[in-house]
Amino acid sequence: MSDFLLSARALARHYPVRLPGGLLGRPATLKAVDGVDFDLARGEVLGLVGESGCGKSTTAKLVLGHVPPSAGEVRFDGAPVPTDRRADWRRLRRRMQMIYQDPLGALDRRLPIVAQIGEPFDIHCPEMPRPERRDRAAALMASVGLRPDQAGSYPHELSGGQRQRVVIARALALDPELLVCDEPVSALDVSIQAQVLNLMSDLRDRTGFAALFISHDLKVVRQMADRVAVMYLGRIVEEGMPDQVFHAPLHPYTQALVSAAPTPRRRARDRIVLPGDPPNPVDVPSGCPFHPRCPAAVARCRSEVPTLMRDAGQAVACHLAQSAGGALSPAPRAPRIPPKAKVA
Ligand SMILES: Nc1ncnc2c1ncn2[C@@H]1O[C@H](COP(=O)(O)OP(=O)(O)OP(=O)(O)O)[C@@H](O)[C@H]1O
Repeated sequence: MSDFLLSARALARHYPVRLPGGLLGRPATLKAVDGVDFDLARGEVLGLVGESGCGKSTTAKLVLGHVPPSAGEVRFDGAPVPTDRRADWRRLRRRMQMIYQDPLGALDRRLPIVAQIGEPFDIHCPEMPRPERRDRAAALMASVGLRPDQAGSYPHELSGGQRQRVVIARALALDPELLVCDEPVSALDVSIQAQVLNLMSDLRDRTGFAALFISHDLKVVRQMADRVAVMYLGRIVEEGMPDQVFHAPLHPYTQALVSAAPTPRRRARDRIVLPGDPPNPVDVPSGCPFHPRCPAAVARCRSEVPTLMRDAGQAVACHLAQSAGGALSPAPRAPRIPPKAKVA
């Protein structure tokens, strides 16, 4: 058994694109993910935050083997994640499941929900007797708070929150060790978001799954994550416990991100407005990718790429934070964190 359930090392995904210019366009490379390292312990939830286009969903696809890396690798329980649909990929599918933002898109409109919740048993456990599959699907429905009389309902007959409960029940059918959740509540009303997040916390306490939890909403990540990684232009620029990252961010980008998230104590005039254009993954700046927008950049930031360095569990990729922190050391490994206590 490997130390970590999931590890990414120097993970990159580049796409060839064509920019306007010439008859067929000018060839260029879009660096969606560009050298990501992280580890996820069993039962741990790692929150991945960052603004739109920073590479969160591409990281999720790489973790699941939906797209092959351009460089680096993802390991699940010590073995590389296969990217072709061989038998070992199928075995892995039982152990890692995905929850997407759009439950309607993830469900089959023509099938009653109980059949969709029981589908993983049909695919992966064909030897299981039919009555047992039915009973297990009914138990899963109950575990996510769906009523027995809703078993025959079709996705369009349910609310958004109920549909996401169906998706969660189906994802948990085979008792996966890892859930990859890409904006799982961002399509829901705020009041329903809280219910679904509480449900996910309860289920996690009961079943002990680990999760890569992606959201642009810091509040949501704060509720779910044991550890938080902040992405900017395809890289992780800061990582630490939620209290560290949200209350004492070290990276100037995290400081701006946190300042923009409303809280009762944070005033609008405390918001840090970043100068410059939003980042472009086709044209990644030299040195620190954040330097053109960084209010504190110095000459070194323009020429030297900062590596992620760690101090007391908090890691940061910033020359300025590192020289101020002094004791920071290279950060190849994440700390082991016991599963989070139940959310009230
Ligand atoms: N198949 C693809 N071909 C070309 N570019 C792609 C492809 N998939 C993603 N990208 C680009 O890669 C970058 C990262 O995209 P990604 O979807 O990972 O970002 P994200 O952080 O999840 O954003 P959002 O929060 O808006 O979903 C974006 O600039 C996107 O346009």
